[in-house]
Amino acid sequence: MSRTSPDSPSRRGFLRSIGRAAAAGVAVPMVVPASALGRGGFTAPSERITLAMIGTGNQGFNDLRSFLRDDRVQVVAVCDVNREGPGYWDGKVGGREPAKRLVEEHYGRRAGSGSYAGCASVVDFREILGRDDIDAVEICTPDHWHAIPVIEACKAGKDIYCQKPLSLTIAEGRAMSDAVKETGVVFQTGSQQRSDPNFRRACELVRNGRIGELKRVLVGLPGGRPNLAGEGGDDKKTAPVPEGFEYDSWLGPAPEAPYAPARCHVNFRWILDYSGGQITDWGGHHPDCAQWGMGTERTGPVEIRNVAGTFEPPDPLWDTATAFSLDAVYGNGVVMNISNANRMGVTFEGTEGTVHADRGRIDADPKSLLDSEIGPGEIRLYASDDHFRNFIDCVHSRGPTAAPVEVAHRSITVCHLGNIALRLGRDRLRWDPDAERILGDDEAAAMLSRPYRDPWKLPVV
Ligand SMILES: NC(=O)C1=CN([C@@H]2O[C@H](COP(=O)(O)OP(=O)(O)OC[C@H]3O[C@@H](n4cnc5c(N)ncnc54)[C@H](OP(=O)(O)O)[C@@H]3O)[C@@H](O)[C@H]2O)C=CC1
Ligand SMILES: O=C1CO[C@H](CO)[C@@H](O)[C@@H]1O
Repeated sequence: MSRTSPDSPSRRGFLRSIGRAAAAGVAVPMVVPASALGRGGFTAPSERITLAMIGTGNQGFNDLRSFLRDDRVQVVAVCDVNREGPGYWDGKVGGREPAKRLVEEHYGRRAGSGSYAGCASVVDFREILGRDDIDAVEICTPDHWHAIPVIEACKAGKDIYCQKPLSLTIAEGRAMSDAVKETGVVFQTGSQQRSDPNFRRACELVRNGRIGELKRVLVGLPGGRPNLAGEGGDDKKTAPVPEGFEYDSWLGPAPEAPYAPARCHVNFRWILDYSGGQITDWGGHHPDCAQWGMGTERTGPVEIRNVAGTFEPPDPLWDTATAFSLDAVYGNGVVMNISNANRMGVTFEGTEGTVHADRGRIDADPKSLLDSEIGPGEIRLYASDDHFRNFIDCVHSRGPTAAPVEVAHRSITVCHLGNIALRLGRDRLRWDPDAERILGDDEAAAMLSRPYRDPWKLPVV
């Protein structure tokens, strides 16, 4: 096979054929030959993974910097419905033009010339997906804008890094997971705690019985609806749409609604039309790690019970729960309690001890548990110490990532169920994790999906 450029059908076809083979259950080599990818540890520009960022707001900028640090990646396009403006996390400027500048300045510095012009900037993500010279995309849009681009990206054969929480509804998550499986693309969820050694260590201790029999898992999330956007970001009055902002495209599949600053940018999290509040915003992190330690990553609870919470204070726009507690009960009797009143992070309680993990921290009782070594023949969990590099490693190897789509779907399902119960004022919901159906409650079952605003539809692979 000849050495190829990033848009070469042979190189892309080679990577994809491995993916399709893996999806079909065919054994594939985990190492891509140097002839397909480059040599000698240095990735020639023509052989880098070409990547586009869709959604260049708060996290889009953070993630863009992470990909720019990886010499195996070439960022070739950015996409956002806003040209440029403030209000992304404490007043920071975001949008596609500053993102394009960030990319071009980075490559200009690296080239030594100080200037570079090779990053496209577009409004419509479909333009990115239609480009045959793009290998991978990150989808870093608000939660109501994850499912459609992910499934379209699958159809276009792009490898995908999609931010957490995976979905806005359980039906979306199921469709996304099926689309990834069907097309064989590589998928990483932006649940970077899966690449945090503290969480991995805590989960390995639990999985290997170091705390005895696991009884209860306490998941602590933040409460409230803080203004994350900075000055003016909590302004809920209807206002003219800022120049350069394609507001109708921002709404996309969500219901028609008048523009107000507090609706968009990072504060979309506090509006149920676009997100699920703290429960889902953090649902892709701590409840996900709880399922990792519990070994229930590809299934789910059989019941949501003892649901309590409040949507106070009433607000004309921000309508997500501000305080909450719910028990997710699993078939083996283990209970996962998710509450803003719990200690932030994940606490596993067993018959012989507890283990707690949070960002940058692990703790245990007794403390001696922390010295326990995992021996040969014991359970070792997927080891990644860098979530972004892990994604690119897997784009090369076509192997599974640290945070696969099905696993993300299953953890956010617990949070979606909790939100459904809270919104309907139900004390309990019965759930069939195999059929993914709510049992005996038609009103709750109707909330497994939501209608889309015309002309948007959940794509079919
Ligand atoms: N893993 C982690 O630790 C974190 C993950 N996240 C996740 O990242 C995602 C984005 O959150 P965040 O960056 O905070 O939010 P932002 O609102 O700051 O960023 C989202 C960006 O997507 C843009 N956008 C909206 N619709 C489209 C579209 N159809 N096509 C292209 N761009 C679009 C927004 O436009 P506009 O400019 O109009 O707002 C905005 O610039 C969320 O799902 C969030 O949960 C966020 C923080 C941390
Ligand atoms: O990790 C995180 C930090 O806080 C953000 C705002 O609530 C979350 O969106 C994010 O997932």
